[in-house]
Amino acid sequence: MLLRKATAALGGCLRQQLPRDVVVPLATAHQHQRRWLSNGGRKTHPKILITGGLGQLGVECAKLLRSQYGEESVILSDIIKPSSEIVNSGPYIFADILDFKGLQKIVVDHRVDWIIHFSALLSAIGEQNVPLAVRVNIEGMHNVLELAKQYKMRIFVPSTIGAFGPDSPRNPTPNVTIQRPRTIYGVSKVHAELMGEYYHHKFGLDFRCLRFPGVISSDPPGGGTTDYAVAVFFEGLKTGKYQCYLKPDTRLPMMYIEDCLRSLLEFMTAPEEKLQRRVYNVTAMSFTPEELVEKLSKYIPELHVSYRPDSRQLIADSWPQIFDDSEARRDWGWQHKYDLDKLVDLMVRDVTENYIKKAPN
Ligand SMILES: NC(=O)C1=CN([C@@H]2O[C@H](COP(=O)(O)OP(=O)(O)OC[C@H]3O[C@@H](n4cnc5c(N)ncnc54)[C@H](O)[C@@H]3O)[C@@H](O)[C@H]2O)C=CC1
Ligand SMILES: CC(=O)[C@H](N)C(=O)O
Repeated sequence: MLLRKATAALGGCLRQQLPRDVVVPLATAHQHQRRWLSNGGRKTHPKILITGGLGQLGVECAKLLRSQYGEESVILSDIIKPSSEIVNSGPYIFADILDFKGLQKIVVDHRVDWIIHFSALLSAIGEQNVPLAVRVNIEGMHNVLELAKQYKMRIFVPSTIGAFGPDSPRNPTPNVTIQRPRTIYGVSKVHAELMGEYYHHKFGLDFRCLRFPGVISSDPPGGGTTDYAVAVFFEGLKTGKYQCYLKPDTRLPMMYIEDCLRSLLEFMTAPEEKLQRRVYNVTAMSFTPEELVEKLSKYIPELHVSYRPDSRQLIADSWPQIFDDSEARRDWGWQHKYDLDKLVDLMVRDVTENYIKKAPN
């Protein structure tokens, strides 16, 4: 079905291709970006491509966007072989972020309006393979940015608390401050923020970027420094034990996935005139491993957590403790819904019902 649609669209769309170095006047870019809002009086939806879509954020993001815009409007993509559940839940396509032509074909064939660019190597895994992180996080970003410029798409790129470093104020960390991160992940995200802002000012690109804290959900995280806050639920509920790789008093900003994805959607649909800037901090709460364990112990009284800090401790020690997202709250009305109590309650129920009870004995 997708293939048929793509083939039919191909002939017409190729004619719209612009030369790579074309400078798009601001007014034209905005007109084009708004075209999905009305189509001869009929309301239509943006066609959305999610890159790196089979990670912790992508699958849930597709669910949320499909609930808003319809199943066929959201194309999940990644380099991973999808499960049958993914394939049955809506369009899925192979897309390597390093393959510019391949991405270009997808954008053209499917008449993509928005790119949600999730492909990345996260903080801990990035340190284990710096050359690959440079390619995926920096070259990959260049590819989507250039495509977004050429085809006048709205583009969302997540940044992170990891875009700050030991020279940044940590408590609180404001929206604009010193950013000298010490991981390749952080360096690549600062680069993405600056490139996106530059393309916005120079070419009128509708670049939107939120700096997320650690995101907590029952989908497995991809190798970050904040992953303990997911792993402790799985290990704690399964075995009653967990060995934490951060010290008990390591405070980091965090957010439940529903808040994270709602912030993304609200930000993507916020009117341009409300946006004072293109990169905003967003968060919901901050806690330490021992504070999380104390809450979790109410559900698992026998829970035993030991602490054995590893190289991730150094990363966490350079990141914000309290994230100041007052500018997002002021400019486009960001409000979180989930605090630590609600988050723990939801995670315990979700992991118990959907993983522990369903696991083969
Ligand atoms: N999960 C979190 O706590 C946070 C995530 N973010 C950002 O959100 C985005 C999504 O994060 P997660 O879903 O947690 O990451 P993840 O690590 O779970 O997923 C990343 C996906 O990128 C894909 N990928 C890797 N190389 C690729 C390539 N060459 N072409 C296409 N795809 C490729 C991987 O297969 C993977 O499915 C990332 O950019 C991350 O930096 C930001 C802050 C917090
Ligand atoms: C906060 C992030 O960006 C991510 N979860 C990581 O720990 O690398």
